[in-house]
Amino acid sequence: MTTPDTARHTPNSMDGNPTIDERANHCFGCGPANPQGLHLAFTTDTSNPEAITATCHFQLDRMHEGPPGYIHGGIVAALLDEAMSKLNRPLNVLAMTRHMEIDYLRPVPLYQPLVLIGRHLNRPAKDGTPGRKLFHQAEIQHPDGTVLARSKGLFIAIDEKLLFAAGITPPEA
Ligand SMILES: CCCCCCCCCCCCCC(=O)SCCNC(=O)CCNC(=O)[C@H](O)C(C)(C)COP(=O)(O)OP(=O)(O)OC[C@H]1O[C@@H](n2cnc3c(N)ncnc32)[C@H](O)[C@@H]1OP(=O)(O)O
Repeated sequence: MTTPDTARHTPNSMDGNPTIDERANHCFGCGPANPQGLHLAFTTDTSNPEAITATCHFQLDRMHEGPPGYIHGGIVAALLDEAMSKLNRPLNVLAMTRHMEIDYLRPVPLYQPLVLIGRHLNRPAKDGTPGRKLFHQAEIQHPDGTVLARSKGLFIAIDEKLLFAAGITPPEA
């Protein structure tokens, strides 16, 4: 006999009604409380609402090695996904990655300061209101500006009902 898996997949310490920010504390990409995480810290620039950006300066070591001396391709994807996802909050939306594509243009080196930049592209309106699809892009750059990897992503705004079903309290507006 099989039993449905109805667990919330969260540790007991998250019992209660954690906000999305409390949950995000353990995010592999940016959560300060995740000892194995990447601890990425972004600065967002919203001065041009049509072209919001999120920028992070980072450097990784052998923990994240793929090809000798270079960052693992899955970690490159995680970096790009994280940079794109950081554009959602400044746009006042909680959203999840639905689709992303990556160009691995050059191997991405370990032990070197690199730049990760996410850029909001557009959010097509539906029936005169902002739609639930958000299109972003991201790049990993060498400090001299050479683009090492590039992504495009589709994010879908999450309905608050889904958040409540997952036991998450949305942030205050
Ligand atoms: C519940 C959990 C709560 C978590 C809170 C999150 C907070 C933030 C956390 C931070 C996270 C950081 C980031 C992370 O790492 S998030 C982690 C990785 N992502 C996920 O785990 C998401 C898993 N996916 C889902 O849960 C669902 O698919 C969601 C909820 C996203 C949408 O499911 P839903 O059933 O609602 O929609 P849909 O799947 O029918 O598709 C939606 C639309 O997209 C169109 N489409 C599809 N492909 C393409 C394409 N290639 N080009 C153009 N369009 C494309 C498609 O035709 C459709 O359009 P339309 O027919 O409606 O017009």
